[in-house]
Amino acid sequence: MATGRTHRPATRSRGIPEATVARLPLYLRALTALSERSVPTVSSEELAAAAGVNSAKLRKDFSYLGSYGTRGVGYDVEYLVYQISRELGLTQDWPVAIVGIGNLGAALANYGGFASRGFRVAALIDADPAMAGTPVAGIAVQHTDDLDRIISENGVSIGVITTPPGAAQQVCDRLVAAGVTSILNFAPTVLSVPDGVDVRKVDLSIELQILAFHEQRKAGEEAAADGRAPVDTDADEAPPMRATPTGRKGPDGDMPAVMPA
Ligand SMILES: NC(=O)c1ccc[n+]([C@@H]2O[C@H](COP(=O)([O-])OP(=O)(O)OC[C@H]3O[C@@H](n4cnc5c(N)ncnc54)[C@H](O)[C@@H]3O)[C@@H](O)[C@H]2O)c1
Repeated sequence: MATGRTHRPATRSRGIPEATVARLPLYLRALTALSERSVPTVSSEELAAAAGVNSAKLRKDFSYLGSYGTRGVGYDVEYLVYQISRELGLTQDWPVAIVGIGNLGAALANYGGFASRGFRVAALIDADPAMAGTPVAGIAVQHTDDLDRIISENGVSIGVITTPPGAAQQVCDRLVAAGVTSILNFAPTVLSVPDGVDVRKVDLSIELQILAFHEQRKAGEEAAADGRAPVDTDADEAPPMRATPTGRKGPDGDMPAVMPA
C-alpha cells in the first residue's frame, strides 16, 4: 500500500495560497454567468456578492493573479475568465477516469457539466465483469484488469473513485501505480498516497451534518425568541457559520463540498 502525506502544503508553486485556489472556481462560476449575459465589466463588490465571498478577500485573491482591475471601471469579465481558467489549468483538456460505475459513478459519468469545464470523461472502469462493454453515458465500461493500459492510453492524470469504501485504497494504489497524480475520492474512507499525488475528498453527508447543526441552532434561537425554550448556550457560543467540523468556513460561501483528504 502506498504511504506518505495525503495533501500538499498550503501554497502552490507560484505562491498562490491553497485557500485562494479553492475560491477561484467560485469566482469563475460567477464570472461565467456574467459572461453568458455579455456583462463586460464587474466591480469587486458585485463579483464578491455573486461569488459569496468578502470583497477584500476577493481583491487580495486577484492580486495573486496580478489582476487589480481599473478604478471606477472594475474588472474585465472576459479577461478574468481567461486568467482564472488558465490558473486552474482549464485551458487544456483533462481526461478523467471514473472507477466504480454504480449509482454514483454512472450519475457522474452522465453529468454534462464536466466537459464544459475542461474535464473529459475518458474512461469508465469497474470490477464487475458483467458490466464490461456496457455503455454508460455513451462510453463502454471497461474491466479493472485493464486499468493500467486504460490510464496510459488515455493519458489520464485525474482519477475519480466511486467504489465501495473497502475497495477504495486498492483502487487508489492501482491508479497511482498507473500514473494518476490527482484523485477525487467519493468513498467514505481516508486514502494514503505517496508524495506528489493530490487527493480531494467529497462527502455530502458531512455537509448535511453541518447543515443539521445550523438547523438545530436556528430552531433553538427561534424557540428562545418565542419564549418557548432556553437557547442552547453551547450552540449559541459557536461563531455563526464559522468553525465547522472540517475546519472550513461558511459565511463567505467558500465552504466547498470538496475537501482535502
Ligand atoms: N461522497 C458522497 O457524498 C457520496 C454519496 C453517495 C455515495 N458515496 C459513496 O460512493 C461509493 C459508491 O456508491 P454507489 O451507491 O454508487 O455504490 P454502488 O454499489 O452502486 O456502486 C459501486 C460500484 O463499484 C464497483 N466496484 C466494487 N469494487 C470495485 C473495485 N475494486 N474496482 C472497481 N470497481 C469496483 C461495483 O462493481 C459497483 O459497480 C460508495 O463508497 C458510497 O459510500 C459517496
